[in-house]
Amino acid sequence: MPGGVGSGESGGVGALSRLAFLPGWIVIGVTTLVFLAGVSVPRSYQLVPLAASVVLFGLPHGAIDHLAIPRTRAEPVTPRWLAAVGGLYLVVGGAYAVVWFLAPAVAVGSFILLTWAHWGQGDVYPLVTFGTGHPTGRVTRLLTAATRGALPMLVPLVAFPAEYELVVTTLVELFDPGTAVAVSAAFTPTGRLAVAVALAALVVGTLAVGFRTAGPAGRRSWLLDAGETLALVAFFSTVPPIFAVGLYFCFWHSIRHIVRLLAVDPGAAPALESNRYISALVSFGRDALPLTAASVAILGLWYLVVPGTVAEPLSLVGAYLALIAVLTLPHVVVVAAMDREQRLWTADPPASDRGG
Ligand SMILES: CC1=C(/C=C/C(C)=C/C=C/C(C)=C/C=O)C(C)(C)CCC1
Ligand SMILES: [Fe+2]
Repeated sequence: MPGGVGSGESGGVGALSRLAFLPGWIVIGVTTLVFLAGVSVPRSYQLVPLAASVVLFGLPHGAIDHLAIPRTRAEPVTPRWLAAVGGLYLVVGGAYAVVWFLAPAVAVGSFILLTWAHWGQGDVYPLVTFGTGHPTGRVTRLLTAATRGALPMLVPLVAFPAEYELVVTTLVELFDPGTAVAVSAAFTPTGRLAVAVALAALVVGTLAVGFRTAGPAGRRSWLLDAGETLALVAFFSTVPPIFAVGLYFCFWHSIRHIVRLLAVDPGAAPALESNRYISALVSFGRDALPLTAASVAILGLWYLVVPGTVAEPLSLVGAYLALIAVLTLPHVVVVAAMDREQRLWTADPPASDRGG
């Protein structure tokens, strides 16, 4: 079962786990503490992680989608695969790009839902495979995905409504200049309270179901999930959202996905097994370079066609986010295919692969 969930890359699992988890834990932990200590960062600096994501893990994490499925299936990367993934991006991404121009409010709303689904989806495989097997079972995994994706998309709405609304209106106005964007009920105190209560219920419900399915033998791995969940709640409640989402995108979501692919990369996996992290990352960088460069070229064209004025830092980053949205829809299809191939939603890892 090449690359199956919990297929257990023997000695490499420790290196994979370290690389998948440690950067995110450190960045999220340190930043939370710094903001808890009362530090404030001007908005232009808060935009830096999102801007850096053009080259730092963020955009590149999707730039290896053309290799992802064949590698996961332990097949050679053929021109047919390249054409299939290229066609997918063209058709699905192209259709979503049209939505941005025709119905920006719908595009922005669906972007938030898409990110919720994708960032949630993206957290389950690393937890199961680079963690210690938890969450087990389809229902717990689906709940975990729903919770993990909800944290970056909903906690900021409750904690920083003005910043959240600013980003949402900036995105809509970039594609619908001159129209005053209607303020959504979600930003009112009642709306936020409703979101907070629903989110708290989802978090507590997911952790409770996880605790039950983990059983006494799975307590430690449940603790990993619970600890990460609470750390992310703390992070998104204390760190201003533009900054928090940018850091999360680069150092949490993207790194976990990159490590998932390194594990099935015939060039990088042996390097990781002998703890040669730099060599594995260089291998990723080489693979991601051509399509990252192509995406940067597309970003240049995108800036020319976005109807609104793209001038100051927030609108520059906003227009980039809209392109990210367009690229994310086909990317989700690729990751869903990987999930299917690695039987994430249908099978539990064999007990022997669950580690501690
Ligand atoms: C910046 C920002 C937002 C949205 C960010 C989104 C939706 C990012 C999506 C990135 C993706 C999909 C990356 C690919 O994996 C919010 C939460 C609206 C408000 C606060 C600041
Ligand atoms: Fe992703």
